[in-house]
Amino acid sequence: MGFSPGERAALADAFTSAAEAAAAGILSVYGVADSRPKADGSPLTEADLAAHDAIVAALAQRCPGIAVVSEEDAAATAVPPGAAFILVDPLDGTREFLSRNGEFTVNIALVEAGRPVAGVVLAPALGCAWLGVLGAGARKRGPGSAPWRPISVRRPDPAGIVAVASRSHRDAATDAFLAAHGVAGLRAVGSSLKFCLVAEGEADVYPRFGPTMEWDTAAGQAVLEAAGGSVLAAEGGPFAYGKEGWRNGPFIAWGAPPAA
Ligand SMILES: Nc1ncnc2c1ncn2[C@@H]1O[C@H](COP(=O)(O)O)[C@@H](OP(=O)(O)O)[C@H]1O
Ligand SMILES: [Mg+2]
Repeated sequence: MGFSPGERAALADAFTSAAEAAAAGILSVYGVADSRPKADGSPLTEADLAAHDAIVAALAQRCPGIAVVSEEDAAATAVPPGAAFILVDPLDGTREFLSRNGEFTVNIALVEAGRPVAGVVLAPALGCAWLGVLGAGARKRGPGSAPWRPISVRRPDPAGIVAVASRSHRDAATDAFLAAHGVAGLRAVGSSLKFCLVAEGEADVYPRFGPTMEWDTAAGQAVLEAAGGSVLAAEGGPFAYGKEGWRNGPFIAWGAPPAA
């Protein structure tokens, strides 16, 4: 049995608090001049693990009894068959973190029956957060002190759609998709921020043919679908979660369908 809409919303609030705790630790390392990977105990690894620890501790307090699958310990976590679980990427956008362009995120999502139904994406360096609860809409906070406000996908401009794609992991299949869909503009962006840009109506589509893991996409998908968009497997059909090894196939994340 799934959670009620009210329970999902309460969990999303708990995810926001957990992500904020992680962000504080990440930013304390991000601000250090030599936060570059090193062979032994790199600051990046410390940021990842500190964020993971902060999230797991916060979730244990606020949402006990729900299995937590995090990038940092996915192999060690068992989810009871059919049970809802929480998917966590404590620091998505490793390369962007290293290059210090701000395009990295903390991601926490609730998965029920193979679908992300609530999620939070928080971008520590940008000072923004996005939250989505399926059936209850999506909202954004920030940058700075800008309060939570509703967001939704936009209708594409008939003159051509705007796409977002990975900054660090582009491939030929993505380029072929862009060429085939009359893309009028393309923005290269790191991490799950791409889902958020589509969700808030800054772009129309995010095609992804290269590899991702379930924790890279679950929270972004929850935000996007709560904002009126959809994520489909590239070959068609739903984009399912809880797969063996947590590895995703290719997908297309859409905003609103084009006007008929
Ligand atoms: N070869 C590969 N196998 C699995 N996942 C990959 C991958 N190359 C990139 N990714 C995933 O893509 C994410 C980055 O997305 P993007 O390219 O959109 O910024 C990475 O998240 P992390 O940065 O958390 O490792 C990583 O999980
Ligand atoms: Mg990731």
